[in-house]
Amino acid sequence: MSLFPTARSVPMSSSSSRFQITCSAASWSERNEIRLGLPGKGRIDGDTRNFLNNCELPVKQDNPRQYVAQIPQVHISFIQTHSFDRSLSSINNFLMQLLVAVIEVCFQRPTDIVRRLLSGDLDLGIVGLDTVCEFGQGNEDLIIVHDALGYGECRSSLAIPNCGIFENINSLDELAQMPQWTKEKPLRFITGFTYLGPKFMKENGLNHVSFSTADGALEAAPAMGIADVILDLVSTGRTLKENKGGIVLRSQAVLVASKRSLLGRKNSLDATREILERLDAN
Ligand SMILES: Nc1ncnc2c1ncn2[C@@H]1O[C@H](COP(=O)(O)OP(=O)(O)OP(=O)(O)O)[C@@H](O)[C@H]1O
Ligand SMILES: O=P(O)(O)OC[C@H]1O[C@H](OP(=O)(O)OP(=O)(O)O)[C@H](O)[C@@H]1O
Repeated sequence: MSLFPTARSVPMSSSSSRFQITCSAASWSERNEIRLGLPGKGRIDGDTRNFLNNCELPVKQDNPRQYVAQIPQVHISFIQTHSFDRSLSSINNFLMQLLVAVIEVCFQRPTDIVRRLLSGDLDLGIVGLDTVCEFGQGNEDLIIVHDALGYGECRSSLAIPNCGIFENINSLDELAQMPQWTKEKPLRFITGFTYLGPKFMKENGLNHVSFSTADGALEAAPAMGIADVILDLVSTGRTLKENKGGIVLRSQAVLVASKRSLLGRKNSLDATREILERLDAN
């Protein structure tokens, strides 16, 4: 009898290719493994793997194209009390109930990690704080359990041009007080932060503002006549030098958890505790 009853492999085939997917019990309450979402590719993917290696939590991935892997170093033993089977002897029942939860890694885009923590399909995740704040939108089910993993540092900054009517504008207050902005002719603002951006503007007294968004290359928008100011991520500052508008949020990689999972599943809490101990030891 396997003490790892959580995963099963389903072979799939098509006329041109064969591939395998690994499926786990679907619903939140049925699965025993702890699911940790990690960025699959992008800016913090490599640093996240290096970080976990340094903390003696290496990700075991048989094939770099696999979206599901494991952290074999962490095993959480727990007793499952709800599956007592009357047809089995007491020793078999005991073995069935003494399960080992493994940490299953799911490689996802950072935005999807936040979404899946909220839907209950992930228990833990590592992403930038900016992504948690933007896509979590203050949802209380997201708990930052480690707020400074020490990499992925950046800030979301408001960039105001240094020329034209903005030449002498040196702060957000001065931007807000410019007489040019009216209901009919608002300040045009472009950002990928469609939740945090408008909130920040409103909180800082910028009432006559219109928003647009783009998936990248926001810096091009003023030159194209699409926007007056930009709210974007800055790390080295090479791309956006004009940060006169101030910093909306300082960010770095964080470990975030689903509160529902921590409160509802003891093995989730135990796994989080063990991961935190290893992070703090390094
Ligand atoms: N200069 C930077 N620009 C953007 N993100 C940065 C920068 N420095 C650090 N980061 C961090 O990296 C995260 C972006 O990571 P990643 O590139 O994987 O996400 P993504 O935007 O979904 O990817 P993609 O580029 O495929 O859309 C940001 O949320 C932030 O926390
Ligand atoms: O301060 P820096 O080191 O210059 O980094 C900041 C730039 O990096 C990010 O863009 P990214 O390279 O992800 O491309 P994008 O503009 O297409 O999003 C961000 O959107 C800024 O444009």
